[in-house]
Amino acid sequence: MERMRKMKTIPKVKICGIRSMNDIEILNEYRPDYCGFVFAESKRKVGLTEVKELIPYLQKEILPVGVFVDQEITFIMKAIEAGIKVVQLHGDEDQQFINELKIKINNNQISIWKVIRINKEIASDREPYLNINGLIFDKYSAVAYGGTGVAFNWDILSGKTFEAPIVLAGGLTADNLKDAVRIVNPFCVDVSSSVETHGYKDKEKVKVFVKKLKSLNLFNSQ
Ligand SMILES: O=C(O)c1ccccc1NCC(=O)[C@H](O)[C@H](O)COP(=O)(O)O
Repeated sequence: MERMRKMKTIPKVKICGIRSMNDIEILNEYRPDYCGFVFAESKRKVGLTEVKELIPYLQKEILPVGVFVDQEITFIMKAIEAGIKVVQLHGDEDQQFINELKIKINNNQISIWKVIRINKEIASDREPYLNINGLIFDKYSAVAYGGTGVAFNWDILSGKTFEAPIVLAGGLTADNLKDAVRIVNPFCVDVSSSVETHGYKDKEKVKVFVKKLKSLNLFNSQ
């Protein structure tokens, strides 16, 4: 039983900040598990019309994730109509908002992921979220809600369990991936900045990141 608890598996992977047909082609070739569309204010922001056009070209095994920051439920519902399967709440949405969203969605095929943005530590008095399917840990920044390319101290998550599977985000790279996975043991890793060149997704970097993840040997310290 003790051994089972310590067993680590290769996490799923989400590539975030997809905005063009070229990006979709890269993902279709290297097959991450999730494709992130940022609907929030960002240099990577996309609109409903673009996403509606892009999703039909995405391989069916790659699930479209919508990234929202404190946006209206009516807008999120339109994104779901456009094909979004995972709602990633990356702002200051509270439990009441999550509950209302869950009722409105009324579909267990649609997942809800909620972010916790880490400044230094996790608040010791935090209330666990209800009605979520994933808990994203990302680095806090005073200037942006996400996609900063900066990592936090993963040790604060080491050995901890939470109310939902962990999605690890923030400054992940092909080089630090193995350490991150060994320490946090997440259900999914989420990357954006390190697989870009000059602000656009880079085919070679996506390839290296996904291949590195899929070939991780978590029982070997090398
Ligand atoms: O990516 C953005 O531009 C963004 C903007 C506003 C809110 C959230 C955003 N991204 C959320 C993500 O899921 C990113 O993949 C995550 O923050 C990791 O990004 P990075 O540190 O650049 O790998």
